[in-house]
Amino acid sequence: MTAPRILVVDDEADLRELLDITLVKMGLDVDCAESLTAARACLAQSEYALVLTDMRLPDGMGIELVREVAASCRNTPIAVITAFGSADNAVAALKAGAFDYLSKPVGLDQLRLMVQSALRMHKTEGAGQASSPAAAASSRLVGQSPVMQDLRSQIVRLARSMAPVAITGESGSGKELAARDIHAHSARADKPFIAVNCGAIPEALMEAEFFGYRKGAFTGASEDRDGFFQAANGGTLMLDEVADLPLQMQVKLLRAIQERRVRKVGATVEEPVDVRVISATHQNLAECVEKGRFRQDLYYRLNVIELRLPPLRERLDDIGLLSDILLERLAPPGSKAVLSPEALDALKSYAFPGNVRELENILERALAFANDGVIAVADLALKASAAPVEAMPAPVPQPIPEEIRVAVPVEPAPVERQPAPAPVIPEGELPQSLPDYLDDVEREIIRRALARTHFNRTQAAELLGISFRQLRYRMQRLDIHEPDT
Ligand SMILES: Nc1ncnc2c1ncn2[C@@H]1O[C@H](COP(=O)(O)OP(=O)(O)OP(=O)(O)O)[C@@H](O)[C@H]1O
Repeated sequence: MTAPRILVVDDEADLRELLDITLVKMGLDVDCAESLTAARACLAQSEYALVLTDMRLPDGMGIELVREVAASCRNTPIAVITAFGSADNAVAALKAGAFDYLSKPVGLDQLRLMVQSALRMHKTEGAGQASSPAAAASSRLVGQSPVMQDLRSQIVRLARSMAPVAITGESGSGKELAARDIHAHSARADKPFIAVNCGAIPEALMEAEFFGYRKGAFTGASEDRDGFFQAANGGTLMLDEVADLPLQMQVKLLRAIQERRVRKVGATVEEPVDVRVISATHQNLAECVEKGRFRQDLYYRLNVIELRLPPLRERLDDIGLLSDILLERLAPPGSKAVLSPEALDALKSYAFPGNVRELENILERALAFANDGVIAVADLALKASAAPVEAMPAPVPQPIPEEIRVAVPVEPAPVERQPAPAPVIPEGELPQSLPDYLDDVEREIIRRALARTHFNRTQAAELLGISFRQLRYRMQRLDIHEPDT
């Protein structure tokens, strides 16, 4: 078997030599070129498993080569070497189709990790597994509407690079599913996919959770522990609800993404990590930047490729197929459930503020009421107030009502048989434990929102201006369960 061949394009003889020696030691065949012209001549002669090019070359910019290789040698990943601190160049190269980048001074660990990823990708592509129509068809994202078909092809295309992807879309529209698909179609598929809900981690624990910690770093750190970055090494890290990251953590995250190194809390040395970052949010991140809640540099770094998940009301034709597949999944083993034609029509004129997750919830509940496995309109129990699709504006996260912010108890929550005592503290007094007090307040407010929505968690989350997943996490933490009916 012949060794994979790599093309190194650099006009600096020293760096060329260092790269050459390192790659040969990895068992690879290496060709070197010192200019764009020489590189083009090599590319015309041989097929490469990876092209690694410097940005500045005597007869032009490396990014020209990126465009050419991305357009004509689809099976050849190309990575660029950028000058120290030129994050703009790295982002521009990724946007132009580069698979990855390295910044100077080139760290040999990082070089090796990057080359290994490229070789994995080249192998998958060579076997025709990645970009075929069959790959797009194997997506978990159900839907035959043109917008979904386009989304699936986009996912297959962008799975080929290391470029950070920012997924936007309303809550429940399938952002996590899309991120899992990107991972599954990439050369990283056999490595971990780690999804982190940034809004659900207490601020004080964030650094330890993301980067890990050394034994003795703080009280309770009884042994060394890896963080999300180490856990996702070689694979993909999904930063869900990224807009919820506190500013201080945004700085550390930016550094980790740029340097591809992390330092455990309490450690003196950094360790290299090879992680593809996918971020997601239902908020408008550009607006968060304008308001000073999100760092512009991190936004720029995460937003290299944008993927928008359409809300369900923009693809109502998918509802029939989606419902069939969801009902198949939800129906008890051995039984079958279908929608009556009227029920299908009713769903098609519903606005789905909670998107596919809401459709899942509606169908799950409807199944319990359906006669002989046929779901009628009444079984769907669609919100009476739901406006017809045309009249429904995009859902805007609602501000937390004043009564909730100050936590003044009003009526007892009807879902509770024995409502918990409302946490009120007389003027001038203090709680014995602030965390316990705040937990009580939070528990009470969540119960109230759940009571108001008859335990529809999607709607309760909307009422409280948080995402479904944040609500689910808080319910678990505070031990709130659906009461037996
Ligand atoms: N196109 C789809 N096909 C099949 N199932 C889908 C689709 N989109 C979403 N779902 C399902 O809907 C639910 C919500 O999806 P997911 O968690 O990916 O949404 P999200 O946009 O990440 O939500 P959030 O913003 O609240 O975190 C999941 O159970 C998922 O399997």
